[in-house]
Formats: sequence, structure tokens, C-alpha cells
Amino acid sequence: MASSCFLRSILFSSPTNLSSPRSNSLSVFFPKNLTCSFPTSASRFESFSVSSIGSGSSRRLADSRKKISEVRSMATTAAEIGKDEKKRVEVFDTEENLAIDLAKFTADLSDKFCKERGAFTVVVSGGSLIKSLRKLVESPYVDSIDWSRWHFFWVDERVVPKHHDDSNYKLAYDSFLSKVPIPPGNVYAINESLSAEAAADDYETCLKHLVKTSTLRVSESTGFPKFDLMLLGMGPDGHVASLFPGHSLCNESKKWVTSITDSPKPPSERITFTFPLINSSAHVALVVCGSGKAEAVEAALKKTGNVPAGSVSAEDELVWFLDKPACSKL
Ligand SMILES: O=C(O)[C@H](O)[C@@H](O)[C@H](O)[C@H](O)COP(=O)(O)O
Repeated sequence: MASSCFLRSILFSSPTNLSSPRSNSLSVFFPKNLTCSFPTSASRFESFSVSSIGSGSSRRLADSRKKISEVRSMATTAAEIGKDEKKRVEVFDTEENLAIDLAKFTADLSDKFCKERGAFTVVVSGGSLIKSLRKLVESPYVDSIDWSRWHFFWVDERVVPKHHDDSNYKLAYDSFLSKVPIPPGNVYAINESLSAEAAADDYETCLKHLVKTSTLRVSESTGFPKFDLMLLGMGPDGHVASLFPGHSLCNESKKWVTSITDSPKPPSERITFTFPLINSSAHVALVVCGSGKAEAVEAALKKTGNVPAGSVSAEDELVWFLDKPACSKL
């Protein structure tokens, strides 16, 4: 390819054979044209989701009498938050259930895009998100997903050697990439031998080349590349990618990829996608777990504070995947 973007070889290992059924949920019909889904077991809070009524199935409506009062006020709050029809908030009682649903969500999109356009462009962050993707490398998905059509990117990367413990490439490689047969040429790591600024330019050049070859689509409304799916984590301060609260990079409107040399979260030198690029994605999943992030979740979803995660959107669908502690302030 024309870009000097590093294409890293992947070692393949045998898939594991654990089953990963999707967590079940029932639904309750709420006023204001919203649906919220609830657990099958009334004895424990499992999950609820909020979406515009058009996206709920008839099963969800049929199950509408199976309400659980315990979670109703929280659900109503989330319904208010989810009134943007492109935004859904899904809450799970455990990170394990979240991981199960996230795998199903990702696999469904993979099927859809592989069938529709013969490719699936996926972007990941670093951090705990990668662990939450673990069900994808287990049965049934490890065998059913057409990995040969995946194109794998990073929304941000630390400018450190690929074998360094701080490397987002290493993080994804060790627990994900090394376990699935994505063609090595479809894995787009940064060239970390460059300065942060040059590595960001290089990555943008790489993306431009992929637009030319139609591997990457372009958003008709923004003119930025339109990734099929972006999987993002969020820091306790509400940062996403390497876009930190109050940092001028949050306002970048022209560049696709930019650099930061004063990241408040170490290491200081990084490259990051900009908001216009992130928000041009077809689907975005924001995956957040733990009580330490509850305030930032509240700030982002209830707009009680100005955190970068609150600026994330998607062209088709933004889904917040939260565990119960992360939504404790909603
Ligand atoms: O390289 C990075 O630092 C990440 O891409 C960053 O945006 C991360 O996703 C969040 O900080 C959440 O990380 P945790 O989930 O580990 O808190």
C-alpha cells in the first residue's frame, strides 16, 4: 500500500471453545415512545436498554407487562437520556453480561457489513475495552465471523514500541488479534518510529489511501471517512480516545488524525482520531464499567458536566454499554 503505515504480522493461535450465549432481556413499554428492556428473571437486575420505539421488536412489546418496579425509576431516567433516537443506553448487572452482549452486537454488525459491502472496518481504543471484547474470540463467534473481511484500526495509540506494555497495539494483539485470523495486511498499526506528529500524519495518509481503494467509506454529510464500527472506552475524567477534558484537541475540526504530546494520562505522546472522524462512524459503542466512572457517565449522558464522552455521536447508532456501577448516578 502507498502509506508507510505499519502492517504488522499476526501470529495465529487455536480458538477456544467456550460458549457465549447472549444475555436475555425483556422489555417494558414506557411513555414518550421509548422502550426499555428488562431481565427475564425478576429476582435480579440483569439489563435494560433504551431505544426509540421503532427499533424494538414485537416480542419486546408483547412482554411489556413484565415490569420490574425496582429498576423503573432508573429506567425512566435512562429513557429521558435515550430520547435521541440514534442513541441507546444498555445497562448490565455484570461486566460479564456486558461482554456477552457486546460480542453479539459486534458479530451482527460484522455479518451485516461483510454481506453488504464485503468488508468490515472496526476501530478500537485501548484500556479495559479490549478485555470486554473477549467473547468475540470464543465460540461461536471465533468460528462464525468472517475475519478475512475485517479491517482493524486504533482510535488512539501511544507513541511507544509495539512490544511496550503501554502500547495499545500490544494490548489488542495479546488478547484479541493473536487469536483471530484477520489478514495481517488489514491491521493498521501506527509507525511508532516517527514523532507523534509525523505518526499522526502518516496514519491519516494511510486512511486516505483506504478511502481511495474504497476499503473505507466516506460520510456523505461530513466528508470524513465513515468507519463501520468504533468501539470506545472512556476514562474516569470522561476522556475518549486521547481527547481529554479542556484540551484544545477536542475542538479540532479539520484533521482526521492528530497528535498530543502533553497527554494528562501517561504516556504523554500519542496520536488520536478527532471528533469529526469519530462522529462520522456508522456505529459507535461506548463501553464503560465501574463506579469510578459513574460521575463522568452522568456528566456525559445527563449533560451535567462538560466531558469529551458527551460529544460522541454516530451517524447511524450510538450505544452506551454500561455496567450497573457505572450508571449508579443516572
Ligand atoms: O490509549 C488510551 O488511553 C485509550 O484509548 C483511552 O481512551 C482509554 O480507552 C480510556 O482511558 C479508558 O481506559 P480504561 O477503560 O482502561 O479506563
